[in-house]
Amino acid sequence: MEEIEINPITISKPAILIQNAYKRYTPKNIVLNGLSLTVPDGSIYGLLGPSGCGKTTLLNCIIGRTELDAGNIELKVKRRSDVGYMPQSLCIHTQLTIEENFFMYGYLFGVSTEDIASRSKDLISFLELPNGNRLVTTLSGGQQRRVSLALTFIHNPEILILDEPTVGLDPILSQSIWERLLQLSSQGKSVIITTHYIEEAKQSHIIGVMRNGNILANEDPTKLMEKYNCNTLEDVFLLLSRKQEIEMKTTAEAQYPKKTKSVKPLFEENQTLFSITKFKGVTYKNVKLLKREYLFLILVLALPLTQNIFANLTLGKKPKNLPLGVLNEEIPINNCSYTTYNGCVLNENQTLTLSCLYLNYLRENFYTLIEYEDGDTALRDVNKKKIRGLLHFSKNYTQSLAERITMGLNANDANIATSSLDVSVDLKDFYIATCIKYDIYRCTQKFLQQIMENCGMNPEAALSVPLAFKEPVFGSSEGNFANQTAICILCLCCFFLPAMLTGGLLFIEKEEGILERLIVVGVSGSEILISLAMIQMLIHIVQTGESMFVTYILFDNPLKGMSWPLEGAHHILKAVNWAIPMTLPVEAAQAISSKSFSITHPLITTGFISCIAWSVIFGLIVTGNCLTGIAFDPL
Ligand SMILES: Nc1ncnc2c1ncn2[C@@H]1O[C@H](COP(=O)(O)OP(=O)(O)OP(=O)(O)O)[C@@H](O)[C@H]1O
Repeated sequence: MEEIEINPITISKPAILIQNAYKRYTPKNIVLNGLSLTVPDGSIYGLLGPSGCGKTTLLNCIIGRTELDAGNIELKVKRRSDVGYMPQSLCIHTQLTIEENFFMYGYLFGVSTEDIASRSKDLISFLELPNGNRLVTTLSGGQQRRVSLALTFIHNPEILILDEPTVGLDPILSQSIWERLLQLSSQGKSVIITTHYIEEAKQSHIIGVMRNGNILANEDPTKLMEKYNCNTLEDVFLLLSRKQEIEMKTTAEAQYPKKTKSVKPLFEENQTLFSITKFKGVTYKNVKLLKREYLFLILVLALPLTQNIFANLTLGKKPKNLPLGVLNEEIPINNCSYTTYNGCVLNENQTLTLSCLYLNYLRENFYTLIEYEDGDTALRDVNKKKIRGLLHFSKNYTQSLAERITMGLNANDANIATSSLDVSVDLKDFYIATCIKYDIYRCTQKFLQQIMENCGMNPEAALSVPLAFKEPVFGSSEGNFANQTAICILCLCCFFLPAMLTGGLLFIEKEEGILERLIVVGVSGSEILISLAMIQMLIHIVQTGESMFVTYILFDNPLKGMSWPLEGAHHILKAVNWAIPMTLPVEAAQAISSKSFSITHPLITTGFISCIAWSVIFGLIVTGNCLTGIAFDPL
């Protein structure tokens, strides 16, 4: 095995200096209790301690992932790119290949493509990793940890902070890692490493034994064994631990500083809002992930297409072929002749049957007419939803109606009763019932107008109420509900679909600790957000284009619309509806399309303001949620 020349430790300028560090998560859970340690430049500092004694917390404080409550941390470097950190948990993108992970972290630290490529080769061979094109998810647990370790080397940092890098590795590989660390320290790099394997820690220049929030000993391993007259480091560790328990007279709580303030190392990047280097690294990762998850991308792009097609095919369409029962005492409906109606019903020798004329109008409106011979059976069928309603013509319907028209205001009660068409509709299905009622009303109007016209009377007189609706101010009297809902569906697609991809990606990255590792290497919230927003914007343009194509070209919806009237909402909702994300933007979209209002109109301006405000609020909620609990510098 190659002999590594061990660097004599310089004591002038420490690589890491920690003084009087205090940290607790809860008043009782004191993790660091006045801890001080020094990692000399160009040395390996092995941090030993039982599980849960606070080693990870200490490392987290050194890299600024967690803050001290009191004390002082000084690093000899001022840039995050001079620090390499390997967290205890994996925190790497398992959906990227080994090389893609290297490139991503390399770019984050501003390493050139050529340097990343050559260092990747070296790291893959040194850490005995498989082909760089292998997806990390297909690697064994030990291989994945080695990839995580390799990421700390990719930018050739001055200080390495390694949290249990050799866990789960075979002894030969562990030894080669220690040799690499010794080699690096001989080149002037400094390392602080935690491990549970006490014997391997012997190779460190300095051993720090940590217990109960303090460093019990801080010395060269050989000297440490000599000092305490022990043959192994394990014995030293046990001895010191027992000793400390006896000496602990005062409780840690009583010693804890009364006044605390957040302390963390100062990096230059803490003051940078946006770095193009970091942005490049994050965007590289986002693009690679999106390409890898192409099925998800297809789904994201196909969703607005299918949603709009189905919405246009189903929503707001006028129901057709609704079954209506007919109880016609005047004539069996099968005997009705639907030939052109020419004669005047008021002529004495006419043979017209007005019920047939009326039913003809319903047939033209796509109703399926089912004949009944008794009302009870028909009403039972309405109850069973076999038919949607029942029309009842009396025996002398034609004659009674003719008399009623002739008598006008002098018509008597009996005549009014027999000339009226009795309609019973199932009102449970509100939309269908409304359609039926509307059609019956319109058919009655047309039917009466035709009767009057054929008898040489003014057809307008058929409108019983002296009321006339003129051409609408906006919109058309023939508009259908499908046209009106189209713009709502479009706005929904534009508003909520983008959140799926961005939110999904951020939450996955948070769950896997990747986001935290990114923040630790100095990536700011703004770089993460801007990169995601940029990719999202491209996808969003395609999604909106698809939605508009389906809405306005494929289904030829007029460029106008409205939504369900808010006037019908509950009074509490009515009071706050302006604050609901979709309300003002949809109102503005409708006003632009149907009334041609410009951006200067208050309705449009507020729509835009609401849209932007909600986008920012949603963005902050998602980002805040993802970054909660992660140390990061404010945007
Ligand atoms: N975010 C947190 N919130 C609350 N308590 C925490 C948090 N992180 C760690 N702790 C607690 O702080 C103590 C020290 O944990 P830490 O992970 O630093 O120990 P460790 O020495 O690294 O342990 P191990 O060797 O098992 O990794 C533990 O009691 C742990 O439960």
